[in-house]
Amino acid sequence: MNEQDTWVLASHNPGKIKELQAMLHARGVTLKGAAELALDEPEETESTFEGNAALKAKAAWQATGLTCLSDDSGLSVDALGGEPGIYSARWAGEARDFDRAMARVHEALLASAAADRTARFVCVVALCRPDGTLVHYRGEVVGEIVWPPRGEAGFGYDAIFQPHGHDRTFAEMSAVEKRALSHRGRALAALLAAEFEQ
Ligand SMILES: O=c1nc[nH]c2c1ncn2[C@H]1C[C@H](O)[C@@H](COP(=O)(O)OP(=O)(O)OP(=O)(O)O)O1
Ligand SMILES: [Mg+2]
Repeated sequence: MNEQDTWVLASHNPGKIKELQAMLHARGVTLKGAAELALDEPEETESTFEGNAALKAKAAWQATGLTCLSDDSGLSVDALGGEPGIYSARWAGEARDFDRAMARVHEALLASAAADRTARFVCVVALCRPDGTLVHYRGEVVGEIVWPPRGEAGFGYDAIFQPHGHDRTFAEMSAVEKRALSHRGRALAALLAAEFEQ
């Protein structure tokens, strides 16, 4: 990788784009977001993070023929049987209202009467190369759901997720701290280590 490298990031989520661009900047890779390239947002019809990550990277590759990175991620709560999981964005509705989505997680936990607050963030990044070959890597971080939400940083469900071994939520951490612990940081580190370091 060198400074000439530009990849398409097949995502319409500004929070992800910011985090992934920060992680790849040091490697000399510039990302162009899907909105910047006026790419459509494909329907996420698969039933796994891997399937949806592959679908998004392939769709962007079909439209551009360039190296395309995608990220499919979500919050999986043990006491909710893994929900919202691949439906994490959809729980926030068309308006992408994560205050509502976080309250929904809290209410579902109350309704379940479970004491267990264990949850994990999962991220699968997929990379589709100009020749159409595709690889994907997964990262996870385990923690617990807290209520009420705490912190203003980050995006999505960050304010109710506290990683194990820490006393602050992702939304109370700096971008650098979150990146060192997060599902996304881990998935991208795995991709870079396997594909670009010998
Ligand atoms: O670090 C995170 N901190 C908080 N919440 C997070 C995180 N990572 C994923 N999440 C939640 C919110 C997001 O909306 C959903 C992913 O859903 P997902 O379909 O992969 O992404 P998306 O629809 O927002 O954007 P796109 O598909 O265009 O990449 O999971
Ligand atoms: Mg999505």
